[in-house]
Amino acid sequence: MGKKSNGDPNLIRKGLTRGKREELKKLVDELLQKCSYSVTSQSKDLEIYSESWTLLEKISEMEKSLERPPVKRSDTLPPFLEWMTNHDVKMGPVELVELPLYGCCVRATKQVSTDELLFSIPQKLMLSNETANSSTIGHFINNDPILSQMPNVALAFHVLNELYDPKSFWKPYLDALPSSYDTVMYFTPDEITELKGSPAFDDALRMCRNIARQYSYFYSLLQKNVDPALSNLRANFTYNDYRWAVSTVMTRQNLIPSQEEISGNDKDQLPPVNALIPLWDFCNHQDGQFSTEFQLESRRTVCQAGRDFGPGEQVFIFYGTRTCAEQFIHNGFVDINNAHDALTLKVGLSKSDPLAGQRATLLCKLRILSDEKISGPIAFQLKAGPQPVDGKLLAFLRLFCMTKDSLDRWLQSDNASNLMHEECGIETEVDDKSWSFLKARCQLLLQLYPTTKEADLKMLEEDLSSHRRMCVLLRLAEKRILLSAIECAAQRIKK
Ligand SMILES: C[S@@+](CC[C@H](N)C(=O)[O-])C[C@H]1O[C@@H](n2cnc3c(N)ncnc32)[C@H](O)[C@@H]1O
Repeated sequence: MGKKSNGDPNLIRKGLTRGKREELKKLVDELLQKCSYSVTSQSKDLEIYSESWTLLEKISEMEKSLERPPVKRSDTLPPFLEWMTNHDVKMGPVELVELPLYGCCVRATKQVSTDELLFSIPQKLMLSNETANSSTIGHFINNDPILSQMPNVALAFHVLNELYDPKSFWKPYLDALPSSYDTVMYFTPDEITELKGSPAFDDALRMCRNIARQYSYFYSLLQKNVDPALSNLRANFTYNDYRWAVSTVMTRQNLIPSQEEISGNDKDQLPPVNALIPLWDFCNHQDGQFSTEFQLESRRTVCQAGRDFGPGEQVFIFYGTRTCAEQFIHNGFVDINNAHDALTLKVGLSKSDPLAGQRATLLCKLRILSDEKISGPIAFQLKAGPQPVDGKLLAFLRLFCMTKDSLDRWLQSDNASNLMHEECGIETEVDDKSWSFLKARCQLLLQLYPTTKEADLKMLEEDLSSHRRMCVLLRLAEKRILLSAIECAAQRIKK
């Protein structure tokens, strides 16, 4: 470790002359510098994103010779199924198929009833942080400050190392994974700017910057490191593969109990570990309820049907209660029927408000703030559906608009939590001011989008790229929440 590469072909990157390697190193160093900038505004964020994109295009061009040849995904499914059968995966009445818009998925071969077993997968087939630690690169993972602190990044590294090993135990599974994803790292600048106005725009730019920074950090680290255990990674590591591995983990990982807990060696509750669970991760998401559990006794992930499925129907599972923006950023899709959708609304107290201290005390009393410091905005959730404002936001709006007398009264009241309920005996004036404030704030947020809801609906009738469609669906969902909050506020003011 730490020594310079001495020209041994096992210690250097494949497919590049010394001159090209130098050129690539310069680009990667420039990328690392650019992406290490701590960002202060959206315009700076966007500028860094655009410059990084240009650098990544040049880097990807230089790394082209290392690209994996394209494969027909349907051809990879039979060997994957055979591997699973050979390793004791139990399949219920389901099959693996490839469908338009959904990629690969699980389909019922006959009528499936709620709670019926879909499949069960033994732990030995899962790639996890624990298999990463016991792999040939375990010491590297444990000694690196990023890999040792970020389990999802460590798992991505483990996946890549196995991908580069033609003899990997997991090869049939890795071969069957998609060759690319719909995470924001795969969006073009034109596609990503469709998010303008949405709070997800900042998240998307930040995600792209973080992944580019991690790539450049690890690229440099691998090229400097002469550890033979890293030779496959050093020779093959590219930006395209890194975004692929990170996206694989982001969109497919689940948590399983740690080995110690499974073995019953440690009586304390241990944190679960991140894992990729072959087959389970071929199920697409639909709203519903969780129907998967890891059974400690059998050491298996057991997945049951969350509802009835007809013969030939795609079998969905429920990934969890994420908003559309979270699905977009972390899962690479937008479910327009998401009953758990919400929009983050950031509001805060003004330091110049002479009553800010008292308002903060009341916020603490209501457990909306944990301490009385007036620092930065507070994030609330505007919910999708007919009731966009929950109790916490309602209480904030009210106490934000209260006069001194009213504040004093609520601060002394034993029933301050009533502020979270519609009927709480508060002055009509305060309520009207609260709803007017919310209405104005939502109208302002709506104006940040360059398009209207109607224009978005029209766009969806066009033949859009899947990424552009995802952006339009997301901003449409957000606008619907804002419009519903404006409508709700207008109704309350009328009352
Ligand atoms: C865990 S994988 C599911 C299997 C995946 N379809 C495949 O081809 O391997 C999650 C990915 O499936 C897709 N997906 C899952 N649920 C979806 C949904 N409701 N609508 C559209 N795409 C979905 C997204 O691409 C997501 O990143």
